[in-house]
Amino acid sequence: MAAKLSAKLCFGSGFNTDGRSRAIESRPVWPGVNVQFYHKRRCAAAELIMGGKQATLAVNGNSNRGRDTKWSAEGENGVRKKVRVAYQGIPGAFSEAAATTAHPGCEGVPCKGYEDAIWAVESRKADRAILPVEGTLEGNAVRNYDLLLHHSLHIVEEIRLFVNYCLLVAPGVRKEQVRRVMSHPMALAHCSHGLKKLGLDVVTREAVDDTAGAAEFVHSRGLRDTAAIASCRAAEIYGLDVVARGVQDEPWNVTRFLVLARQPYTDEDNVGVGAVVGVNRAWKTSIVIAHEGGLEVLLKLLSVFSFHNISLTKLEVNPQGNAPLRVLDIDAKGGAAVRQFEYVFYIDFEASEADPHAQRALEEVRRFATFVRVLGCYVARPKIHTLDP
Ligand SMILES: O=C(O)C(=O)Cc1ccccc1
Repeated sequence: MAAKLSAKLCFGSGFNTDGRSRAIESRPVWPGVNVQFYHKRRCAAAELIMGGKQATLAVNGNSNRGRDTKWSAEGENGVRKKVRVAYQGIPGAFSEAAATTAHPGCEGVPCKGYEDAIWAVESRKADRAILPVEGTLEGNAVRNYDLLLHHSLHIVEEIRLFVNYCLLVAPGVRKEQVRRVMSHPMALAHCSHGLKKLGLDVVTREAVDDTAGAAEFVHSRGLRDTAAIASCRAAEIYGLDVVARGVQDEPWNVTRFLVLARQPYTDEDNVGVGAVVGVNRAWKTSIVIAHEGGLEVLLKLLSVFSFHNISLTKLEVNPQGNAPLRVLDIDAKGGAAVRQFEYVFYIDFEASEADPHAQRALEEVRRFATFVRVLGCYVARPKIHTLDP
């Protein structure tokens, strides 16, 4: 890189009226290149401005570390308030159901997108965010794990939900009248054969932000040629008829959601969500690893975890294709540095980060992988929750 470097890395403690973060800290990053970083909306992603072009960077390191010592669910006088859980969508969305399953009685904070839900937590409008991350059915892969990399929230809980899709129409409409089906892209992908079985394979499919949003759209416009794929609860909320239940391609359709918070849970919080002291298998740790070298690192990873007798419950290799992942490593030895990776590995293993075997395994991984970040350590919850009676 030819340009000169005087980089600024800024952690904003608030926003200016134009929505940009105020810089409260700046430090040099990369001698020889003129780079400027600032934190946008107080998240861990920074913008790299080089030659007039901007790129978002994932950040290794947690800008919130040590700051947020109190649960924001705790009010001014120490009185516990309702936990506010941000989710993508509107009431009736599956993510809302996952939020209330994880935190019964919580206050749902509806958000336009997944990243908005994360921002809601970062800007303290919510205490937790909930994101769907993987499902038993194929379809549009949920790339929410990538979002975790661009922010510094911690995974504090997981929750599994049996997702039963229903076909909803305006009152009195018959399925033969349906010319268009609307839903979240994942729901549309999960119901392709289901729609065929209902004789609706030739209708137009339209993807919208969330399943409940599709139901609300049909309701608010009084559409008589459009159906929504959503939950039965969405039918109740938006006054729609359920013309078919269980329209997913396979009867077994489970989605795993992650609950995110600004700080890791305390022991007390973990006991509250079912931690059993001394039982290692009851814990899970999610990490992300990237290496400049590429796929050969996979074998090394597998042998490290196998040597320490730690089971993996998820291993996702995510080739970054033409757009390598750029990571601003603020914890790098010798000062923050920008790195590029062609492969990113998402791993969940069955042990607590605090377990000595896990610590040794992580130490070994850190020796050969260029980038390792622990996304969270939380109580494993294999239970599958159902919504419909
Ligand atoms: O759109 C929704 O209702 C969501 O919460 C996202 C989603 C969609 C399909 C399955 C699980 C979550």
